[in-house]
Amino acid sequence: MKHISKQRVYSSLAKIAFWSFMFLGLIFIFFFRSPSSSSSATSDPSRRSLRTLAGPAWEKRVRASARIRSRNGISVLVTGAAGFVGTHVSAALKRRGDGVLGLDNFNHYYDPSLKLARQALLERSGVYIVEGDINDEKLLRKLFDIVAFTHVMHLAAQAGVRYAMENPSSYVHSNIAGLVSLLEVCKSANPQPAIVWASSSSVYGLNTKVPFSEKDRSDQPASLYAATKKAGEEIAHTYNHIYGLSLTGLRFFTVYGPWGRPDMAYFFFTKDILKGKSIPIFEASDHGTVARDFTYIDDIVKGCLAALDTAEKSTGSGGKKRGAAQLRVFNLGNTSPVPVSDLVSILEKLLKVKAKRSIMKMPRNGDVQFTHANISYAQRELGYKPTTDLQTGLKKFVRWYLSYYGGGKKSDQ
Ligand SMILES: O=C(O)[C@H]1O[C@H](OP(=O)(O)OP(=O)(O)OC[C@H]2O[C@@H](n3ccc(=O)[nH]c3=O)[C@H](O)[C@@H]2O)[C@H](O)[C@@H](O)[C@@H]1O
Repeated sequence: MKHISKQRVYSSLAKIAFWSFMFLGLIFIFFFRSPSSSSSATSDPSRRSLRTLAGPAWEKRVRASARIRSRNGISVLVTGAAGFVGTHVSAALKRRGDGVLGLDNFNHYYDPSLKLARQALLERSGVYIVEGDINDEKLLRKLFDIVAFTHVMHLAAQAGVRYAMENPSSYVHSNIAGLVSLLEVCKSANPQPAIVWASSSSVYGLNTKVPFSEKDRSDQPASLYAATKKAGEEIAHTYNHIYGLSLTGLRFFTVYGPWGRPDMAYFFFTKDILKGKSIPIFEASDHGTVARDFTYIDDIVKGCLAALDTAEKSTGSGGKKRGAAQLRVFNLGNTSPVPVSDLVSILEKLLKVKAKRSIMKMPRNGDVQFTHANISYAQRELGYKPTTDLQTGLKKFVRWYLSYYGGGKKSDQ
């Protein structure tokens, strides 16, 4: 009896051990084979690089896209080229005859079909976008091996102020780790490129003195997004100081326009007004106005190109610094803040639809009450002079929106 029950115990134990192994094995396979499990907004760089590092035909394509076609032209690696600002800047550079190669990870932070449509647009003008992540140093080094880029326009980032509470690690991944990875490759490139990159008006955080000047403090960010952009500015300082990289940060002020970002208020307000859905309009405590220095994309593009054209050469090579290099930070805003409720009134007129307004207290999730740029430094150094007011810019946006989505029907993502 005793013998039999012992045997039974052994066989049950063996069964339990067997099934535990099977179970653990399945978990192991699931985690190691599934694509990026950390977040939907980040992509797996190694997986993409294997697909893109594809031999002589691919290298030829990279070279052709980056080839300079005008006298005194520059060759630019544009990161985030399938993004809103990236697409416009890439197209503008290509139009003047500069060499442009795009890089984008096509993440799913917002509808990737819009990114694919922007990619198709660039493709038609001769700009190739490599699908890859800025954290993939191997891929970046390969691109620098193929092309001696004179400049990098670094626009790849995790954008959006409020999403940082939902997915904080995507901000660290793209805006901090990604920036460091890119600068590591730039620092050891020979020659080193000059780098112009997107910072943000959000670095002014809780400041109350307006308009915001580059000389003002920027050490009280209201969101993790703002904190990662501020960290980027400090990281830029370090790479400039140690390795002689020429670095220019551009603090963009709420950029809007055709081919814009669906996560931004002007964009989803348009979509929801057309659908008859109510739109949340934030107000500050004591019914205080919330306002933004909305800046039209064409003005931003001019600022970006001027920053590239005035960027001095980096002074190091192969990871060594030979002398002091340029380090700049500019506000690129419109200098005329508009209350969010006025933005809605303009949209109502352009769309010929009355909005269902739902006024609500600004949630404490990263927003600031107002932004307002002092642009005198950019005016002096870059000749930057915005010329598009919100009414004019939104008219162009709405025209694009209606033609792209066909009256809002296609926007059901
Ligand atoms: O200037 C910048 O640096 C930043 O501009 C925008 O951030 P934000 O100004 O917050 O742009 P939106 O999210 O489009 O919001 C615009 C305005 O609408 C308001 N809003 C937003 C959402 C909403 O549901 N209701 C509402 O009233 C916001 O408070 C804000 O005043 C971008 O999303 C950031 O990526 C960028 O870095």
